[in-house]
Amino acid sequence: MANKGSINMEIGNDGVAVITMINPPVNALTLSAIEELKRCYQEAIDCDNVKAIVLTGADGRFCGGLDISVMENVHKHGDISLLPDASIGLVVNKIENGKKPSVAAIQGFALGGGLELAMGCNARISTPKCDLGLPELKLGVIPGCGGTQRLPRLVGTSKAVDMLMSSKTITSEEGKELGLIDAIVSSDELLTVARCWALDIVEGRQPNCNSLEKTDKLGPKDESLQILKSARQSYAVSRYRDCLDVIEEGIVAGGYSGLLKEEKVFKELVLSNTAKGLLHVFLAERASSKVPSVTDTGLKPRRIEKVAVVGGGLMGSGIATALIISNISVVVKEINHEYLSKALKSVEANLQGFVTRGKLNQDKMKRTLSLLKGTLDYEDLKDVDMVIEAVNENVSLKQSIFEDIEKVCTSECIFASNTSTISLDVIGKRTTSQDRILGIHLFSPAHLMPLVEIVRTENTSPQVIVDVIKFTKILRKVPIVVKNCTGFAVNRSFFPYMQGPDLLANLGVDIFRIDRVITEFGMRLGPFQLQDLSGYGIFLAGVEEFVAAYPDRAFQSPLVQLMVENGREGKKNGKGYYTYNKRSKPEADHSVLQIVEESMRLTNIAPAGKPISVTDEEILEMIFFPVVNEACRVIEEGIVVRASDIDIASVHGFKFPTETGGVMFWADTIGSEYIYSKLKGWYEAYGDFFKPSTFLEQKAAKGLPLGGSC
Ligand SMILES: C[C@H](O)CC(=O)SCCNC(=O)CCNC(=O)[C@H](O)C(C)(C)COP(=O)(O)OP(=O)(O)OC[C@H]1O[C@@H](n2cnc3c(N)ncnc32)[C@H](O)[C@@H]1OP(=O)(O)O
Repeated sequence: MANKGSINMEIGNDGVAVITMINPPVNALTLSAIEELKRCYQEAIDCDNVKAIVLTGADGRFCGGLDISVMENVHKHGDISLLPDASIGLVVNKIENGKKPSVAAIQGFALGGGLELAMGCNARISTPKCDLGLPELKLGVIPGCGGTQRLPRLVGTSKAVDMLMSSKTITSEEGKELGLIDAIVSSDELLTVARCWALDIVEGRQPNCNSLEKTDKLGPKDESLQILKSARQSYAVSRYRDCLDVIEEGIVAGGYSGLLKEEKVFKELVLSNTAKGLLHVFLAERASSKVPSVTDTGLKPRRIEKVAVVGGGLMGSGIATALIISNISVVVKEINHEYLSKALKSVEANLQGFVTRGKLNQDKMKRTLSLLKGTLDYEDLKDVDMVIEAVNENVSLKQSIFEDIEKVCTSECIFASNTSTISLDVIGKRTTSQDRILGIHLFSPAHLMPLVEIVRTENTSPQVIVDVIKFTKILRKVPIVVKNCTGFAVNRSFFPYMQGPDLLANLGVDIFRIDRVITEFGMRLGPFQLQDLSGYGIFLAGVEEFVAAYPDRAFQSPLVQLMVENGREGKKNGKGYYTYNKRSKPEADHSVLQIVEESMRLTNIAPAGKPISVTDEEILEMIFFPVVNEACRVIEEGIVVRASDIDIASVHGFKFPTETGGVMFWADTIGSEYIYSKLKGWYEAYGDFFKPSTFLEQKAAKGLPLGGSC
């Protein structure tokens, strides 16, 4: 056995060289691994004893693609020469045209560059249920090792476009049907079958297929071009269109020409701000479940298999749905038959929604629903591993629920509250189980929104935090671990987003222009349309709560109250800042401007009573810099573990555009000094709402970033 660092090569007596990628946990391709692969291939090609090659990965995984740190390094130095020459140098010159047949032996997953290596081989043998895909667009780039050319030639243009545009994986079983995988065998047989297959290619018993030269799956050129044309109509974002152009180049001018164009576009995209932002989000999502002195202490997560949800309203039924869909048994506790039946029906309706969207079939829905039970009796909670309380924000109600569950549940049971506002210490005050109490703050609709704030108190034990982090992963959600404070990390950081637009409206900035600027930036809805949709009651309750907690920087606007007094309730009654009609899109209702003017008269903050003059860029800054400012306070107070947790919070909790990398990463692309100087100016002109935080001031004084990197 020749040890090549992260690559091993073993030449067997049968004349097959088995080359193994070894780089735990996902066998990612570092620069040195790519160089070693080239060297091993060359050695195998030059060695007379070697007739064929098998390429595989260690520890039950094939390869997770190019090592992310390679792209990070390119971003750091702004230098694309730091990218490897893998597409032509490795896949074409060594694997595909190396004169000795190669067979990929795939286990676990083959993703991105990993699948691209496999597609360069002459055949692919896989174990069952492997994940295969090219998720590069999700990282802001296109495949850079021939994926745009070989995938259409192996599975057909239509399926390849679907896989590339969605970044979704397929299983090896689907791959076998499509022609991407040649055979599926058990993991015990994998290497034996792959070796035999490679020798069969040498002996002419299996075809020596070069995927770049294949044309049968592409079909007639016109059909392929038509598929690309229709796809272009669905994808406005430039990197998706670039990817389609690269596929087209291969169809029109041949696979090799496509490879050259792919390499050029890949290199351009790697350096784009979008790739930087999306890569940051990928890393921040993984960093957020690492909590110093908690997850690094060797504690093993305990399994949470059965959960009670107390309160089956909108949140409770959403939470119950999220749990059963992840195979966790749930018992929903309600106070009477009517509420209980409503709760169970609501879970069923949520599941039906998955069926309608093609994400679940009727059969699986039935099996999923069998994990759900309802009860009116606390006794039925006695064997659960965790209770999630999801009742109204009523302190004494929550306290008495915690008292009741402590009486029936085991001494190991975790007690969680879904509160978004009330201190966990207050909720658990009447129990003696402080170390088992924490917040699990999901966002509505809980079965769809990916973010979970895990709220720890001074007393929550590290074991319980480790258990719940693992639990959120089983739910396929992204956790951030936060400390107690009004609004926690997400709602607190975005509290200024509720207020800033109202403040601007009171300074005379057109509300529809504000909505346009914000949606053009990439938020799904403008702040005024968001108020209409979420309901003025929720908006006013939120403002009241934050004004009470952070009075020094709250801006009190009468605008929403005036809307209510004028008979407007937003989408609820079809009349808000916009008018809502079932058959058409919401339309700006300019008659609302009289109400805005009334609000302006009452607040009287516009200089000389005249609307201020601002550019679109200033509108964006006046709305989001206060968000950055509040997030700085959240970081300074240690509410989050690291600044990049705010990025995750902003992207998944508030739908801040993912391509920006999240609000702090975005802020660092602008610079702390600039943000500080703008806020200071507005603070002097318009008051405390804009007052720069100490954290921001100190970072700006030293010219330091606000810490959006992981
Ligand atoms: C030239 C090419 O076309 C360009 C490319 O190949 S770009 C890369 C394309 N590949 C990808 O996008 C795959 C990204 N990875 C994944 O989707 C998932 O990590 C996975 C499905 C491989 C494994 O998922 P899962 O088991 O849930 O583990 P997950 O927590 O995500 O990752 C485990 C660890 O591997 C790391 N990792 C995953 N993919 C990696 C990669 N491509 N490079 C480096 N590290 C990677 C993660 O950062 C994480 O590190 P940590 O333990 O320090 O937090």
